[in-house]
Amino acid sequence: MNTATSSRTALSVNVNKVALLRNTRHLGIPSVVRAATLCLQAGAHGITVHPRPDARHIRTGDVHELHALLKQDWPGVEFNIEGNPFHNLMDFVRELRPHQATFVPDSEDQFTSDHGWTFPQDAERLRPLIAEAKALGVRVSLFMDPAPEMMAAARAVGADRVELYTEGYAASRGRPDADAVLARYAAAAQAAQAVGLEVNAGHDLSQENLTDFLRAVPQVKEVSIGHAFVADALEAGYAAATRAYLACIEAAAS
Ligand SMILES: CC(=O)[C@@H](O)[C@H](O)COP(=O)(O)O
Ligand SMILES: NCC(=O)COP(=O)(O)O
Repeated sequence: MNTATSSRTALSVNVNKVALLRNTRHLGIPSVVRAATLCLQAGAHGITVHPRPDARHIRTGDVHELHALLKQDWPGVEFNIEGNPFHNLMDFVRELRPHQATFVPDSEDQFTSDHGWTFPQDAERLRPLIAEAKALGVRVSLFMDPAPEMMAAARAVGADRVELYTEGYAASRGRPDADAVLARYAAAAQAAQAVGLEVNAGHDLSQENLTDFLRAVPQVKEVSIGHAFVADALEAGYAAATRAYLACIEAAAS
């Protein structure tokens, strides 16, 4: 049920913002484990977290509890941990060996992710950490701006996937340059796939923009969606929100 077919984009629900709300009291509600369970019961294909060094939302304990949940109750469902491998991400990679680690070049106190890796500048320091993660059986995805010219270098350092940073796409909607912006994402995906990388996407994706993105950008393996998803879930509930996002993915394929 929760396995995406090879031709369909997988939906990985990011539960950061559930933890953000939970952290405003000491009551343990809303529960990220309960949120993840309800999303998976409704058909989500994976769970994403971004445990930032300041623990403003997802905390170390959440990562461990979600890992245990997936391992025990949802074998085969993908756990994607995002973060900066030069800060705290590799601790989780080494201890938990998630299915996927998404390397993101954020600063320790970054408001939210707002850029991808840069090549050739980041290549040599990334290479050994990518190799280490892969040796542990962890797929490595690099968070990248939609820059077709960078994709060969992302492959050369050993990445399995790239995650296209989609805030630029989301922000361009309704602007005169929207088609050109979207075309750049499609070109970046094609450049990545041409060198053997698989393509993920995320940041500010929503029910309003997801289908158009997937129609234009070929063969996206996975979208990770959190902020808009949780906003929708506050109104509709986790199960209905999950079904709505799965419908957006399905609409792109029809
Ligand atoms: C890499 C990425 O785009 C997401 O992880 C995003 O940064 C969400 O993080 P916040 O929920 O902390 O904004
Ligand atoms: N990788 C992106 C992600 O996990 C969620 O980003 P957002 O939907 O919270 O902007």
